[in-house]
Amino acid sequence: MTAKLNARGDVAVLVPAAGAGLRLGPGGPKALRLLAGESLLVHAVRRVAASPSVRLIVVAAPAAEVEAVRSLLASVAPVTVVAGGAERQESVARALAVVPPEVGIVLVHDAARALTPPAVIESVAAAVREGRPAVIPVLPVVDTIKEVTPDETVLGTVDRSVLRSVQTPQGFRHSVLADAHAAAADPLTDDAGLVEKAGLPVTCVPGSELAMKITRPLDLILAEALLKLP
Ligand SMILES: Nc1ccn([C@@H]2O[C@H](COP(=O)(O)OP(=O)(O)OP(=O)(O)O)[C@@H](O)[C@H]2O)c(=O)n1
Ligand SMILES: C[C@](O)(CO)[C@H](O)COP(=O)(O)O
Repeated sequence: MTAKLNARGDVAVLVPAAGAGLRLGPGGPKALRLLAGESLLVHAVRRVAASPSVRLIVVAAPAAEVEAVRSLLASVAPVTVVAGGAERQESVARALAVVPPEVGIVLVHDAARALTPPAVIESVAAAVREGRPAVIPVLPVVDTIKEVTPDETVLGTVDRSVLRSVQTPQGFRHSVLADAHAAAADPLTDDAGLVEKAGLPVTCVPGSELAMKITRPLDLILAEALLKLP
């Protein structure tokens, strides 16, 4: 299968959306859960499609929901839908496999970060276009961070000034992401981690509080409130 191409843009965006959403609680696959009457996936894809750099979008859907997701997104944007895998990394790899080689920049963006503004997508893409092999949006860490033992005894306080909280979309030169996935041994929680293992530099750009990952029930309530912001 080859992904659908739009005339504009030079960026492919992969949207892993095949997770169960266990931390959100019962209610079906998280990407299909509703936020203000529309699924998280629709919110996410609409914002991706509004980004001028985007040429094609590939969604990795829960395997049992591929046709349903195609129908759901048909009126939102031209999207290619593939079946996701058991781990996020596998879902990303399956989506990456249908991106044509001539598309030079690939972004990986969680459906769960449904309210990410197009401006963040554009700034990540721009940094890759300027020559960075891998780019991630980040925020400073706001809590004091402790290192602990398995029995929850504190070993010490970590210097948070050198820590960053990492969001998506994460952007890559196509070949960098493809090589990193081809070399992947163990599943990691993000794609930049695979590039780090390959010894390539990963560059941080400012993220956005709107790009929060909807993970737990409170996050859905916060996201509903964020949607009402002027
Ligand atoms: N096998 C998987 C697991 C996750 N994801 C996607 O990766 C993104 C980030 O994952 P997370 O927020 O952790 O989602 P879930 O895995 O669904 O959450 P949980 O761990 O609570 O089950 C989500 O858009 C999710 O749908 C995926 O495509 N395939
Ligand atoms: C990719 C990610 O959203 C960056 O913060 C995050 O690593 C996904 O992790 P999860 O444990 O699968 O939610």
